[in-house]
Amino acid sequence: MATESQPESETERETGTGSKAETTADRNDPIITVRNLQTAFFTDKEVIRAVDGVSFDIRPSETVGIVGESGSGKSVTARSIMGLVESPGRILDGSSIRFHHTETVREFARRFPGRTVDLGALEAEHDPASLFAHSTVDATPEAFGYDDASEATVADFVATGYGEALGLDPKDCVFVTDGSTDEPVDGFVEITRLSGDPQRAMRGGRIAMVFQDPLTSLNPVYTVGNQIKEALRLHRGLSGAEATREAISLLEAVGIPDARRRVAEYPHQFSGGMRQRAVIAMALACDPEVLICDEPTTALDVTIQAQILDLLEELQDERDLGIMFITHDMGVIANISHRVNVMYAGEVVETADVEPLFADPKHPYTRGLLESIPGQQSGDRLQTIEGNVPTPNEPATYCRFAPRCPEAFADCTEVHPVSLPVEEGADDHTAACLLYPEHRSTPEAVNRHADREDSISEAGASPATDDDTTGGENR
Ligand SMILES: Nc1ncnc2c1ncn2[C@@H]1O[C@H](COP(=O)(O)OP(=O)(O)OP(=O)(O)O)[C@@H](O)[C@H]1O
Ligand code: NI
Repeated sequence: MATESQPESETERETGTGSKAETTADRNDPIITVRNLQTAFFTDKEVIRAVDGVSFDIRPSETVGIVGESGSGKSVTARSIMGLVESPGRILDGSSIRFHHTETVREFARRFPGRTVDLGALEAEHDPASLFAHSTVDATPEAFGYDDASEATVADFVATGYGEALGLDPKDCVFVTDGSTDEPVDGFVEITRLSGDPQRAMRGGRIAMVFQDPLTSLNPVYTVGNQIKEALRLHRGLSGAEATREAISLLEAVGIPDARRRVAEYPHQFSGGMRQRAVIAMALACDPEVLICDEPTTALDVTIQAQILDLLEELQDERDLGIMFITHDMGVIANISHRVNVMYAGEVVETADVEPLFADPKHPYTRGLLESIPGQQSGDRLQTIEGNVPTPNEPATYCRFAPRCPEAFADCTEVHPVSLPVEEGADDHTAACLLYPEHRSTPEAVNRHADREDSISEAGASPATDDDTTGGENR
């Protein structure tokens, strides 16, 4: 889905090259595009497909909410973007997380030329549509989110680990520029393929993360100020009095009163809410483009929670931050998000802007989540969806929500629903449910899902290739 946001489309490439518009990136262009992300844990017992084919965008100044019950894959999605997936987990080939920040692409191309690929040169040499037939390529156009092979780009193959088909050493294909390193415009950094120095520069430097428990980010034996100064030294090269001044001004920016004194205090001298503010200050120390928040307010009481949400909004306005905000709380999602992805058992089952999602939720799972918000339902009793999120330990050949779904019918256990617009023209509102698109009769809709799913599963995501842990290693 969402092929319109592929930045290397013909038209954008044309406007990008040769024009000086290169640094004034359109506000509406995504800074991160996640495509067909698959992150699996290969345990002795089973393969857990914690994230199973997830696609979405994050734009500057936009907050993308990720909501779903416990175990739906929210945190693993965040960790995949941060490069924090640890063994026995790994991101599978065919996945792509692209970082489209022009300055970063330019800098990485300069610092790591051996791992930079010249997209312009490759495009002149290869016809992307024909690459699907290459023996080392285990993908279909549908797995890339396209209807037709002609929509694929050379960059898609490079980014998802099929660089060999283009005669590249697969390990080298990390940063893609569209011309000489002096003026990369439509390039990107492929986050799923980072390791070593460039990974460290990205993590905490360009993309920062705030966790639920501030104490996981704070070291008890150093003062809060020293920890912020360490981040300033690492990522911005500041030291001494200059770093101290900046640390104080960051503490002020996150609303910590008497920052001059508190900069010399230890984490245990801060309250829970103040600690989380300090962690946010630390995350901002490296001046990131994107902030990933994994339930940052869940452990805080409601008043403090509201203050932290306000703070995040304020910081976003000041800094054009792209924010990905994870929570299982629909009330928080309504409060903070511009766009929402609803996750269930490793998949995004519904995505929409926040207003249509709450005004007109389509997926039965989303409706269930909304009915479980206190004060949202007519009766006194709080509805919860009965049962638990299943562990996604086999490829989805059916709807994983069907066993708990009040609207399930026979086909739901036979056909795997793919994300489709909920109605004609509603490209911004999709659901992975056999009841949609709404304007079709149910049998017609079921057929559309089955057709799409057939062509996708011809691609590499079969159990045989996934179980082969020795092949397709990403790092
Ligand atoms: N290190 C790991 N090893 C094996 N399985 C894991 C690992 N980490 C996560 N998983 C599995 O991946 C799935 C998704 O987990 P994840 O932590 O992303 O859920 P979540 O949506 O963040 O839930 P919560 O709301 O509880 O934080 C779960 O089935 C979980 O058991
Ligand atoms: Ni989580």
